[in-house]
Amino acid sequence: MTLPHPLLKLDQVRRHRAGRPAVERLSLTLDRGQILGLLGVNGAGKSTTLAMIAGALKPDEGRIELDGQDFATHPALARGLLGWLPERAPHWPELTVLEHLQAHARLRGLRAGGLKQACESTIERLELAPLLRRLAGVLSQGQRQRLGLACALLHKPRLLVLDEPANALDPVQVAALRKVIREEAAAGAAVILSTHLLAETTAVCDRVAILHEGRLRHDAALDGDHAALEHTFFEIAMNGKDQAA
Ligand SMILES: Nc1ncnc2c1ncn2[C@@H]1O[C@H](COP(=O)(O)OP(=O)(O)OP(=O)(O)O)[C@@H](O)[C@H]1O
Repeated sequence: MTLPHPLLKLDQVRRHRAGRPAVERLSLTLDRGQILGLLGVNGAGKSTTLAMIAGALKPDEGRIELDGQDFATHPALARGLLGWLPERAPHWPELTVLEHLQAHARLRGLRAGGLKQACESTIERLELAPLLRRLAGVLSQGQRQRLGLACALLHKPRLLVLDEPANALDPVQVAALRKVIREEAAAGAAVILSTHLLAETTAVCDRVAILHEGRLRHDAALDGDHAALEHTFFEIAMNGKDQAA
C-alpha cells in the first residue's frame, strides 16, 4: 500500500544569500488541513524559506515537492496550487483595488462567471467592499496587506504561504485574518505562515517550527503549553540551543 504524499515536502533544502547560508538543510512536511507557524527572530531565514516554497527563489540544493510534484520540474503546476502573500506584497499603485483583484484572477486563469464569483466572495470575506474604487497606491499599509491576502486567496489555493500576514493589521483585522486561516484549513488547504511573534502562532497554528540561523531547531504540534513553547523559543533565540528537532 502506498501512503498518500504530504501536500508540501522540503527535503534538505539549502539557500545562500549574499554569500552566506540563509537556509541550511531544511526538511519538513505539511499535510492538508494543517496550519504550521514558522517562528524565528529577524534574519532566521523565514522569508527565504517561504519564497522558495512559493517558487520565487530557487534552492541551491535540495528538493521542494508540492502535492508530489517536484517544483523544479513542474514550476507552473506547483505555482497554480499555492497562494503566496510575500513580506512586502507588490502592488500596482495606479490600479484600483477591484482592478487588482480582477487582474490577479485573470493571471490565475479565471474568466467570466468564475472570475466574478471569485472576486465577489473574496471581497466579502476580506471586507474589501468599501475600498474597491480606491487606488492601491493610496491604501494604508494594513489595507494593502488585506489586498495582498485577497490576491493570494482568489483562486482557492491548496497551499497558503503567508509571510508575516498580521503585519500592520489592526486587532479587528487580525481576528478576521485568523478566521480566514482557520476556514481555509477546515476546507482542506494547508497553511504555512511566518512570524517572529509567539502569540501569532499560538492563536491560530496547530504546529510550530522554529528556525534559527537558517536551521530547523524545533518542530512539534502545539499542545497548549504556551509557557513551555516560549521557553523553548527563547532558549533557541538567545542561546542557539538545539531543541527536539
Ligand atoms: N535580498 C537579500 N539579499 C541578500 N541577503 C538577504 C536578502 N534577503 C535576506 N537576506 C539574508 O538572508 C538571511 C535570512 O533572511 P530572511 O529575510 O529569510 O529572514 P527572516 O527570518 O524572514 O527575517 P525577518 O523576520 O527580519 O523578515 C539574513 O541573513 C538576511 O540578511
